[in-house]
Amino acid sequence: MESYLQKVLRYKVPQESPLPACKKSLDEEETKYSLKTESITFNESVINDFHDSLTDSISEGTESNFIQKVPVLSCAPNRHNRSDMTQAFFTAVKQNSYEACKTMLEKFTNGEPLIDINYILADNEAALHIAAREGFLKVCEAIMDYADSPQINIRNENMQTPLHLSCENGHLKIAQLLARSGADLNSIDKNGNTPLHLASRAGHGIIVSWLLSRGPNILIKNNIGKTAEEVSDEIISTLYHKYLKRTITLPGPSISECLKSEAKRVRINDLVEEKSKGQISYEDFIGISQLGKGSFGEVYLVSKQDSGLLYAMKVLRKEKVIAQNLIRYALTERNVLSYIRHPFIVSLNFAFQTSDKLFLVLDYCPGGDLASHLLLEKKFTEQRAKIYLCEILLALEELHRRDIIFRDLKPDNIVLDKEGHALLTDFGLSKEGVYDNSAAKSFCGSVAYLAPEMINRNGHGKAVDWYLLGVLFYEMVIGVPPYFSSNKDELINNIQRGKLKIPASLSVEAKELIKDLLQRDPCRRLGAMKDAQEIKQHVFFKGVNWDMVYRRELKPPIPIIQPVPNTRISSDRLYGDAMSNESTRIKGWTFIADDLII
Ligand SMILES: Nc1ncnc2c1ncn2[C@@H]1O[C@H](COP(=O)(O)OP(=O)(O)OP(=O)(O)O)[C@@H](O)[C@H]1O
Repeated sequence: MESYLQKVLRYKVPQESPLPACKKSLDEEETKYSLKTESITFNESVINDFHDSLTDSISEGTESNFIQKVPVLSCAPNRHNRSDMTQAFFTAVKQNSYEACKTMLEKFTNGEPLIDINYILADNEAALHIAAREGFLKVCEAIMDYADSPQINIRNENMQTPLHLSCENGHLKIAQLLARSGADLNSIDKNGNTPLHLASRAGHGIIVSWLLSRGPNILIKNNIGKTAEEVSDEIISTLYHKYLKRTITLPGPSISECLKSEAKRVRINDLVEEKSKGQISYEDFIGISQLGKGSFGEVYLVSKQDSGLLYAMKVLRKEKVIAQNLIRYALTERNVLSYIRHPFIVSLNFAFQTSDKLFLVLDYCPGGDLASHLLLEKKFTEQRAKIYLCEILLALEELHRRDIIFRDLKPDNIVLDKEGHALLTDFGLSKEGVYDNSAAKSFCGSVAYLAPEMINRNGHGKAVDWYLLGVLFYEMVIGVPPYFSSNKDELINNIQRGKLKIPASLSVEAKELIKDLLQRDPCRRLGAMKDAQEIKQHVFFKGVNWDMVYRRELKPPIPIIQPVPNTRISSDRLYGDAMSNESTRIKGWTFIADDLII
């Protein structure tokens, strides 16, 4: 028989949930776009909607004259609409209009993004070049967060990448964002200059120091035979001396070796382009066992044929994803995971597809998910819960910094790596709008993990994640989620207006934190004003060294790792119809992480 706790953890909103119908479903939104097989054709209402959405978005910003400068979009039939959109997008980028950029980047029809993010404008630049050169951080973030497969190392006519331009023009935060997203620190432009050359020559000391801390190849010489240090003035030169003093000097490779390896690297980059066009496939992985099950498919333990390395492979059934109009959410998961590298967020290594399934190959976390640990152990000590809480708080902080709301925080979506550190997994289908889709209710997580504003449909922002962090903390230290009732209606009612019961045995600080995070009014909730910063300063976290947390220096209990079973999952079960079928192909899905291409 199912235990009390199992019930709590597995209590999903059933299809016939009495929650009121949403204002506008995803179905409505997406079917307004009529996509013909080759050319994109819009009807007048789409153009008006698009125009309206721009007006809406700019009304909040400061760019009040933006709309006059956006090219007027003509009506169907018109083969040029996608390029009109792209032109409009370039205008928004030049206007530094984050909202307008985000709005346009979010437009998809049948899995096709409307904006071609890697389009090179007549003056030989992509949008990311412009934003990186001009220092438009939010626009860069919009591109990284919402665009479909932006090429981070895209070249302009001078063979410069966006990182070259941000470094040359002194935009540290953009350079950091690009580096985190996989920008190549050692790429060379037409004149043989690396980003370090350009920052050094322009005298941007802070950028030079930061680049040096990332360990670039400082021996690369440009076309006139100078290293980055040699193009620096005296002040910048002292930064190199400091760096070299701190770095243990090993007998380094000769310069010609460096150049040889640079040439090899450039060839490898070509290979990346080649491979990312689709050379990773189901034939590369062997299924070992099932790790878990989600709403759209299963998660399997797999091994990569050539390296023998283990991964967790998440399988999404296209049929289900397409039927519920969720392609763009699946793409969001793939996109978010493809560029985020964070100690407490599961990394994506590969993505590929067969004709009926989508596959995400993630780092394997062998310690199991927190839901299973809670089932076995009932609850954790405050000290242990605090470690997980600190780590997940940093993961959420990173997502919020990128304007991503996780929304689906629950013990099932937190997995432990072999050292016992907690990582967020499952970015799919928990994005904006999904909860409003009546067809999507069944996968919206356990009812106990719904914030009051989600139930009331008042609209929700980042504060929703802080409420759910409170629910998680409560469950970790008390053993059941707050307001629990085995009756679904009562549970919903309790979340909205029940009295919060906290056992006296908890520390005063823990009780305070729970109350502050479970504040029903999102505006008064801890984190509402200064997001993660505010939570980190709560008395419960007094004495926590957040840099140590980030460096994974806290010591959670080491999980008992089960040996890899000696089993095989048949490829029929894993891959379904492996034949490639262009009609069901989802563009922009295939992915290979940069650090995995050799
Ligand atoms: N990287 C991983 N390593 C080990 N196990 C994992 C990993 N990712 C997921 N799992 C296991 O698979 C289960 C389901 O994963 P996940 O939540 O991503 O699926 P899902 O289809 O998105 O679920 P849902 O949308 O219903 O929440 C997790 O609860 C966990 O047990």
